[in-house]
Amino acid sequence: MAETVTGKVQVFDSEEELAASLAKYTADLSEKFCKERDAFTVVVSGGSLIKSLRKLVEPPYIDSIDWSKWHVFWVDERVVPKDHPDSNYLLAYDAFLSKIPIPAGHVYAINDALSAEGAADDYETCLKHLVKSNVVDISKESGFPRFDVMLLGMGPDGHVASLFPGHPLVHEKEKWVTFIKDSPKPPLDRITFTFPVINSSANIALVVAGAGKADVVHQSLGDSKSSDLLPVQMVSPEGELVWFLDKAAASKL
Ligand SMILES: O=C(O)[C@H](O)[C@@H](O)[C@H](O)[C@H](O)COP(=O)(O)O
Repeated sequence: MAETVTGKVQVFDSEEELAASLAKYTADLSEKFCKERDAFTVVVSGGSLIKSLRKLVEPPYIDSIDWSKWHVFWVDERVVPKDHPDSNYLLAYDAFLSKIPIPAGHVYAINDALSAEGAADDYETCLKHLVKSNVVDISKESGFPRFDVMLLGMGPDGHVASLFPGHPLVHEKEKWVTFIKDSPKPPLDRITFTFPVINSSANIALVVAGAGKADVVHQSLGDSKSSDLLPVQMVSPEGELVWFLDKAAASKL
C-alpha cells in the first residue's frame, strides 16, 4: 500500500477484489467503533459505490457485523421521492439496507416532502439532535460532526458528494448540510454534506473503479500540477483517508 500526503492508496487487480477488501475494511471499523462507542456511524454516497459494498451483505460479514449498532447517512441525496429511480436512498435500500437487520430508525433518509433548501435544513437539524444524544461524535478540533466512516465515490469530473468543480458550494465553511439547485449531474436539486463535515471524519474511503475515472485519478494522485484543486483533492480528513482503486482506475498513475 502506497502512503502519500493524499492518504493511503490501494490498487486491486479487479473490482471484485476491491469489493472484498472494502467489505473487510468496513467490517473491521464496525467492530472497532461498536466496541469503543457502542454505535457505528456510516455515511454513504450514491453511484457505483453502492454496488461495491455488495460483499458486506454476504457471509461472513452479514452474520458477524452488529447491524443493530449501525447508523446510516447519505453524504448527498437527490431531492426526489424515496421511491424514485434517482433516489440514493432507494439505490442503497435495494442493494444493501433491505438485506441487513438494521433498525428502521437508524436509517437517516431525507424528508422528501421538502424543497432542497428545506431538506438540507431538516437534515442538519437531525444531525444536531444526534450529536446531542452522542449517536454522532463531534470533532473537538473543528466543532463539526465527526462520522466514524464515510464511504465515498468520485465522479469522472473529480466531484465528491454533490460538491462539483468550480461550484461555490465547495467553499462553504459554516453549514453542515447545504443544497444545490443547479447540479451539473442530473437531477438538478440535491442536498450535500459540506467539506467541514466531510473533513472532520474519523475515516474516509474513496472508492473509484473503472477506466472512465483513470484521468481524474491521475490528476488527483499523479504528479500533474494544476492550480485549481478538484473537489476530490479537497478531501483531507482529520482521521485516515484510504483510496480503493481497481487497476483500470489506476492505469494512468
Ligand atoms: O448522487 C450522486 O451522484 C452520488 O452520491 C455522487 O456523489 C457519486 O458518488 C459520484 O457521482 C460518483 O458516482 P459514480 O461512482 O456512479 O460515478
